[in-house]
Amino acid sequence: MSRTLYDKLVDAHKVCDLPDGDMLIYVDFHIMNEYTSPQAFSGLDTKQLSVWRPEAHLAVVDHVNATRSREPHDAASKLLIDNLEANCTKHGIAFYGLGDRRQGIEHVVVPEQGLVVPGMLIACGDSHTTTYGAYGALGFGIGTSEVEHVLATQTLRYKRLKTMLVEIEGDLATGVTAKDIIMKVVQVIGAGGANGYAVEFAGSAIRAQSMSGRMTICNMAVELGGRAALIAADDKAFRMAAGRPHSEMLHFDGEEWVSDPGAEFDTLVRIDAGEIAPLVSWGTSPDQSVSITGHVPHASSLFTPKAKAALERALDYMGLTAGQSVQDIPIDGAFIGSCTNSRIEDLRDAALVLKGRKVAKGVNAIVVPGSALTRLQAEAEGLDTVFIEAGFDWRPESGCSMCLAMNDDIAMDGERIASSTNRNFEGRQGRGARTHLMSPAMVAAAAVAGHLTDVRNCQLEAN
Ligand SMILES: CC(C)[C@H](C(=O)O)[C@@H](O)C(=O)O
Ligand code: SF4
Repeated sequence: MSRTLYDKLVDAHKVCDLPDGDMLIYVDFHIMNEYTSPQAFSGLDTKQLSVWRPEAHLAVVDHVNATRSREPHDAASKLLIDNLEANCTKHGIAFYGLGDRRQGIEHVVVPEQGLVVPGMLIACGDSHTTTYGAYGALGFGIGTSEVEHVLATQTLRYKRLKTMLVEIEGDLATGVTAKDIIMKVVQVIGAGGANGYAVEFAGSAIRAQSMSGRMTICNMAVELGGRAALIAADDKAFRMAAGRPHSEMLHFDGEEWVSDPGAEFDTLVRIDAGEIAPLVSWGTSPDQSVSITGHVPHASSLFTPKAKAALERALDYMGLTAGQSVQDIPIDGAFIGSCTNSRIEDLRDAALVLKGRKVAKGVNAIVVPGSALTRLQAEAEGLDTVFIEAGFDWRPESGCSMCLAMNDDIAMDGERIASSTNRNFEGRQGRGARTHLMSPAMVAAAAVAGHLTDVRNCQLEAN
């Protein structure tokens, strides 16, 4: 019988059915950060349990650490970091702490180290674990009690999801990136539109994407509400996984990690790649986005009172007026970073826009490479010089930084940030801070212009 890639991955990891209809699945690899793991380790201690397979876990410091310097900026973050290290030492788990060349944002570090390969099942106490779907691997976020369960048993209780196929056919227009693809999908399906689904992305526009672009797409697919995102594993995926420090994981390549021809999905969505423009979010939900040539919407364009009220609340929080041109929106800050867009390809894209240009007066621009190794690669290519000469703050350390207000990079009340991140909820980058999501090249263009702007104008000028 034809099976979807999702079903193949679930079947391959199923240990047994449970009496209540759920199943037990085997977790090939589990990642932890300093923020969502402490209670799990305390739970093990209380129950006097040990870690069943220490070599199948990795802990990375990324959420609370400062990126201006290696020193933790306050006692609370130092405690979380030190606790994680102590727990890992006690249980024999690999730990990439501050100052380690392998440290960085977990979802950048794992592919970089070859710890994800097609066919794997990876769990992590972080929702953006869907990133690994780019490799034809099943990655998903888990809660703290599940972290404890994986540590103790290497398994999880699991309920099979419904399947959704998102097909994106055709060629992307110049200046349109993977970030615009996924922002378009979120706009079309809606935040929460894929609740209860595993979403597979297919079509010529997806096949044409680099692995970095595919990771951006699968990373932000969680904003659809989907608990899994997948892309068929092709040569690009296997080549990307090979030749890295942990590529011995590649023994998972026995199966074709693709959906069989004729496999049936519960839902099908089709999007024409040619119709996607560079997008920016205007509101406080990732699906509240519009083409950079567009306007902030009017409540009259909506049908239900609930939707109208949500739009008005978002406009109020964002300090915007219905109908205004998005290119007229001035910014106070620009942030390039996060597990969505801080890989070397993202930095190269932004640097292309910034070369020979200067950040507008009054704009505080920051770039935080996704990992220490990404930073070293960027410095070897001279990208740091391009960013610094343009007026960006080039951070010497790596982490989540201004993606969320959990460390010392916090946007001020009312500050408006052009951001290469994935979430724009109220208060995400700081209390009262206003986030506009977009691609890294679009952030660079906005930093130079001092307002949201169409990156294609910069690209034309450069040619
Ligand atoms: C802190 C963590 C639990 C959270 C997540 O799960 O995604 C964070 O990484 C985020 O992006 O909001
Ligand atoms: S970079 Fe942002 S989205 Fe990614 S794990 Fe960190 S906080 Fe979450």
